[in-house]
Amino acid sequence: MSLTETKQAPKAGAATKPATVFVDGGSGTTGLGINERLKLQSDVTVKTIADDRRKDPAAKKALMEEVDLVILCLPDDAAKETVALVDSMGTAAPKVLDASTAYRVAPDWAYGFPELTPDQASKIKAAKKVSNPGCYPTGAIALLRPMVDAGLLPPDYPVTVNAVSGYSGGGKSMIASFEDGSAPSFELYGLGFEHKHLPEMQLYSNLTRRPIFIPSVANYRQGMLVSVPLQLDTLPGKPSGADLQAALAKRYAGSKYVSVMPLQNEATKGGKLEPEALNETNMLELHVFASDKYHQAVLVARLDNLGKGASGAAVQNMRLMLGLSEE
Ligand SMILES: NC(=O)C1=CN([C@@H]2O[C@H](COP(=O)(O)OP(=O)(O)OC[C@H]3O[C@@H](n4cnc5c(N)ncnc54)[C@H](OP(=O)(O)O)[C@@H]3O)[C@@H](O)[C@H]2O)C=CC1
Ligand SMILES: CC(=O)N[C@@H](CCC(=O)OP(=O)(O)O)C(=O)O
Repeated sequence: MSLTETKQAPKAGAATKPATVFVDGGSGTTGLGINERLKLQSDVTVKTIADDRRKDPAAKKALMEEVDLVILCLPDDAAKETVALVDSMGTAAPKVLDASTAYRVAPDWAYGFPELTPDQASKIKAAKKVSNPGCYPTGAIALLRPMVDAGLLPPDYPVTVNAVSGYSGGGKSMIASFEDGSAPSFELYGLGFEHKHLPEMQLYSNLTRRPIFIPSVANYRQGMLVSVPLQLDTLPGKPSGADLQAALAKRYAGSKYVSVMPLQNEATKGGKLEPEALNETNMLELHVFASDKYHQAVLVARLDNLGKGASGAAVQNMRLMLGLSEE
C-alpha cells in the first residue's frame, strides 16, 4: 500500500509518540482546511493515502488500521461507506470524527459542539464516534440552547433562524459556480422548509417545535451570520436584552472559542455586523442587539463557516478525542 507521512517536529515537552490521523476526503474544501490546520499541530502525525487510491475501500481500511483517528470530509453516502468499513474492523477500528450530515442526530454518536453544555467536552473525549456540527447549527444552537436552558425561551416557542453564508459553505461545486460567474450574487434557499441542518438545530437547542430556517448565500468566499429575531414581550417574564446577554455570558464564561459581546441597544447606537471578521479562526462571537423602546431583540452569531463551522471545530474535536491539550 502506498502511504506517505507528514511528520511534524515534536514540540518541547510533547508526547514522544504523536497521535496518528487520516483525513478521508482530504482534497475537498473541508478536508483541505483541516489539513492546513494539521500542519500546525506538532503532536499529530497525518497519514495520507495515494491519490489514485483515495476512493478505494481496501486502501482506506489498511490505512485506518494504522491510525488513532479518521476524520471524514466526504459527502454523506461516502461517509456512511467509510463508517461501515470502520464498523467491520473490530478492535483495530480507529475513532471516527465525521464532518458530514450523516450522523449528527444519531443517538450513539456524540455531537461535536464542546460548548453545548458543561459536560459535552468530556462526552466528546470519551466517544469513539463524533459528528462535527453543521455551520449554521453551530451559530443557532450556541444562541438558542442557553435561552431554553435558562427558561427565557419556552421549548415550543416559534423560533425563526435567518442566516447568510459565504459560498464556500456549498463545497467545490458551489465555489466553482460563484467563481465562474454563473451563480446569482445573492439568494435565499431552504425555502422548502427541509434544510438538512434543521434536525440537529432543533434537537440540540432542546426545541419541541421545528424552527423556521431561512439561509442565504452571497458572493463572498467565507464567513457567516446566523440570526434569531425575538419579540421580547412574548417571552415568559418579558426579559430585556440585558437578560438575554447575561444568560449567554453566564453559559460561555471562560470559553476559549466562544465570545459573548457586550449588549448593543439604543444607548450604544450599534446596528451593523459583517460576516467576515472571524475568517481563518475557530472563534464564534455571540451578539445581542435589543430595543428597550420596542421590546425587540435579535441574537446574532458570527463565525467562519470553514473555521468554527467546519475545519476549526474538527481540529478542536480531534484534540479532545485524542486526549491532547487545547490548541
Ligand atoms: N464546506 C463547508 O463549509 C462545510 C462542509 N461540511 C461537510 O463536509 C463534507 C465535505 O464537504 P466539502 O468539503 O464542502 O465538499 P467538497 O465537495 O469540497 O469535497 C468533498 C471531497 O470528497 C471527495 N470524495 C467524494 N467521494 C469520496 C470517496 N468515496 N472517497 C474519498 N473521497 C471522496 C471528493 O472528491 P471528488 O471531488 O474527486 O469526488 C471531494 O474532494 C460534506 O459532508 C459537507 O456536508 C461541513 C461543514 C461545513
Ligand atoms: C452555503 C451552503 O450551501 N451551505 C451549506 C451548509 C454548509 C455546512 O455547514 O455544511 P454541512 O454540509 O456539513 O452541513 C448548505 O446550506 O447546505
